[in-house]
Amino acid sequence: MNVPAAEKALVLAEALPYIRRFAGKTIVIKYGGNAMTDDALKEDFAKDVVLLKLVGMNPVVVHGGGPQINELLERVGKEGRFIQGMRVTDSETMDVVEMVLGGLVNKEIVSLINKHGGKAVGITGKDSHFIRAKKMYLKSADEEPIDIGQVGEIQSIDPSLVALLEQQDFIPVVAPIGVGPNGEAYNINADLVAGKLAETLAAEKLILMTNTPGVLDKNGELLTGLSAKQVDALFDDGTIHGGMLPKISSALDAARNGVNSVHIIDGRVSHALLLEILTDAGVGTMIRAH
Ligand SMILES: Nc1ncnc2c1ncn2[C@@H]1O[C@H](COP(=O)(O)OP(=O)(O)O)[C@@H](O)[C@H]1O
Ligand SMILES: CC(=O)N[C@@H](CCC(=O)OP(=O)(O)O)C(=O)O
Repeated sequence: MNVPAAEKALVLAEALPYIRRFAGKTIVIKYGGNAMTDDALKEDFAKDVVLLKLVGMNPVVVHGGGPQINELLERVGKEGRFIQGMRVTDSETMDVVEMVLGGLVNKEIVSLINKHGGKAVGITGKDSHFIRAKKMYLKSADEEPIDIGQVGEIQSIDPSLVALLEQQDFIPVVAPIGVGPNGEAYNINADLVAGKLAETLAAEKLILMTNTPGVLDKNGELLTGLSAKQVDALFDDGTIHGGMLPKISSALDAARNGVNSVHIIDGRVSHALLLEILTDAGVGTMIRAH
């Protein structure tokens, strides 16, 4: 890309007020499995996270890995099944989920951040039992409970481990696995972990990176801002469905519970994080409580 020097300088200068405003603040970034498909984009993501840390912010990464779980399930001859955006998780699937989220995906992100000069530490909710969960039931249209196996609903998050890492300038990279009362593992949707963690840490920002330009209306047009009331209407007429359901619920909860700004952005855009945090350019959809 050939950008004239003067233009480059303007963009850099534009970052200053944002760096001042967000220095010392926690920014929770959900890195969705669908945004993780391209190697060059993954490198850009890792560089952006390191840059945010170096200019004084506290990025906390929560990652997904839905497509990566599907890939391994396929290799062992199982098909991934979702109800209301949640994976039906029998015990064999749970083993694959732990391998992919707690192992492969988590360590790949940790390695990439460290390669670019950050100090990333990978953790799951099993570490110091910091994400406690219980079995989640979905509800059918006539309010009957639907059993989807080892899927967890977050009961509590202990912020002390992540806070300790932040204070020591480590970058926490969190896999969305919770732990039950008997030490059993639960598969938790990564958007829900990111939202709850942002609330618990009283984060300044929650950024959900996915594979669409943001929330789209019925005609496929980007909605740049959404209030709770507008979200309800989009739920009711089916415009929001599948993986966008837990994403929006989590975004709304975070906005209602003290997280200053909540955004759903396109992780397929190179350096989307820097654009969202350090420039005037509005990217994606901002979710507002009112
Ligand atoms: N109104 C909507 N606007 C944008 N995406 C939507 C909408 N409703 C459903 N979706 C779906 O939600 C998907 C994003 O959720 P998901 O697949 O869980 O991604 P991620 O892995 O990033 O969490 C989009 O790719 C799209 O298929
Ligand atoms: C219960 C449930 O659905 N868990 C998700 C956890 C990973 C995730 O959320 O990944 P994405 O952010 O890439 O969708 C799953 O098993 O796919």
